[in-house]
Amino acid sequence: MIRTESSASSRLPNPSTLPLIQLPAWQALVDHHRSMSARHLRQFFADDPQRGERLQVEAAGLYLDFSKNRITDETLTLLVDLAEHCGLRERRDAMFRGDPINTTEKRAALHTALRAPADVNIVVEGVNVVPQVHAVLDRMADFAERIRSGEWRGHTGKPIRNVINIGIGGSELGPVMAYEALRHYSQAGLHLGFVSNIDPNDLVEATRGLEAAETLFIVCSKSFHTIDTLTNARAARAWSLAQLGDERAIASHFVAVSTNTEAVAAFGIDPAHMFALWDWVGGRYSMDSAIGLITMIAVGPEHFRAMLAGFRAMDEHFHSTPLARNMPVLMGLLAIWNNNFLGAETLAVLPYAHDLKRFPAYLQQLTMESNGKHVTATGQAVSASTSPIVWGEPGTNGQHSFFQLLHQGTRLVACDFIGFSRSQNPLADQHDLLMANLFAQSEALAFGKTAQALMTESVDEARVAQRVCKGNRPSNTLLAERLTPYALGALVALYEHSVFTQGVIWNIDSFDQWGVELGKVLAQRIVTELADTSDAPLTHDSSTNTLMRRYQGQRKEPS
Ligand SMILES: O=P(O)(O)OC[C@H]1O[C@](O)(CO)[C@@H](O)[C@@H]1O
Repeated sequence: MIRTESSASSRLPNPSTLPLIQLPAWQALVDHHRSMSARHLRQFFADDPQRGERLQVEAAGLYLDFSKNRITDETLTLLVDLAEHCGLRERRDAMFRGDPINTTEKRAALHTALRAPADVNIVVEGVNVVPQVHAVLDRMADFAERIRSGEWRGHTGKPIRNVINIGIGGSELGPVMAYEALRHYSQAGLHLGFVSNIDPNDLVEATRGLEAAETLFIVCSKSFHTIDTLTNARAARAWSLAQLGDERAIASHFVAVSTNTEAVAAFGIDPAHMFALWDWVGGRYSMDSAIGLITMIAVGPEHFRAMLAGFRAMDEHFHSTPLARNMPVLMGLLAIWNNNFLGAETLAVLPYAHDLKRFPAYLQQLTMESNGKHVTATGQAVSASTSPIVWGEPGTNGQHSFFQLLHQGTRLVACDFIGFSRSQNPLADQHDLLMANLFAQSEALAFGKTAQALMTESVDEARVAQRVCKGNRPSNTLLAERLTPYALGALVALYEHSVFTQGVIWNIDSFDQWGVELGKVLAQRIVTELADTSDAPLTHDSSTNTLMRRYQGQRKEPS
């Protein structure tokens, strides 16, 4: 039996001043791992014929089968004990309450307020933020409908046919992922594009052949300081003006999403055309805020609200369900187990839904920007590895690319399979074929193929070694009925809370991202130096100096 929250060790004094790996709850897992690590998934299933029916949990329309992990009931009990020791329930409640859990930036991390029902009270610095959230949602809905219906006119009186989101990181990855995921629900007749990279090719290709008179840009930047986004926005402005020839055109072709009204106004966008968000929304947790404006334009306000309902259903499950039956908690704790105890350094995210093709990229930021940390929230070096490296591709494409390594490589890779029981676009038996591949891959990874089994199939003896698949590779399988807006919301919230759970165990601040600053500062300095055509000596290391000189030499037009 899986024990629940009131286990004996959870009543021990909180030893949080000890490094994680010295906690008795961690040590208990180390001992437990030693005692069971030689067992194979084949044996786990043979010993317990009901394992696949038992080790599952359902929430918000999602079904998680976690039976193909190398765990026993005791593993789960010990992991839940660890979560108790680390104060997961208290930290979770603090997040939902709006406490400043982003300690290094002294802010709340209140993405859950973005999908809270209108009658809920969530107070940040003395103000209930929920009415503000709903007021912005209503403005977004009004604007989205005006674009979709053609009521919003461009400077020359033409309706908008192209909407381009300019933003990067959390101001692009969520919207583009959701746009792709919900293509089935998108408005026909509107062309939606995304420009993120400071590489000029991105903007040039995204605008090639478009008419500025029919094009709306959404400049999406929480800070409105991000150089990539502002540079692209300026170039987009110049592109628009080159065709429209009138500064006044900007008003009907540019809107902004930001916390920074002053910078938006300084850029030349009327603050009346700005959609607000708040500093308590982290960039990578913002796809359900006004950052999702382009998503709402694509799928319409009703579907956007259905997506929020999916988020909310998973929030409620995470907030109220005992840890041992709590889907995001279990996912987070299994991730800790696979990473810190089994040594799986990477997580492959494998959606068997082509429309989720940007989901692995979205999860890369969510997971690695949140949990790629080397010190605890109080500044001590962490004692265990933090975020796994997240990567992935949709199945079946990935199967014909990197699955060889998953099955027979020397590294252990944890896998998350994601699939849906019904296709949005049924076509003969193609969906069955797709899902057959998902089930086959997770089965093959878990159980492999022994030399003995190969021999009974009269395989050439000389090739048996090459054909053996050892199996015992852990995976989760997530199933939902269909890839609807609701299911997408639930799925994203599931991963948000799983990432949170892992961050609590490691005692890191999952909501800051100081590591990305150093490169930004250096780039600012280098760009000035690249522009300097004098022969002033460069003062970087010899590698950087040589690369810069070579670049300066080659970028000159041949005379
Ligand atoms: O929305 P902004 O402020 O332009 O930031 C974009 C992205 O840049 C980052 O700050 C990292 O550089 C991300 O956290 C964020 O999502």
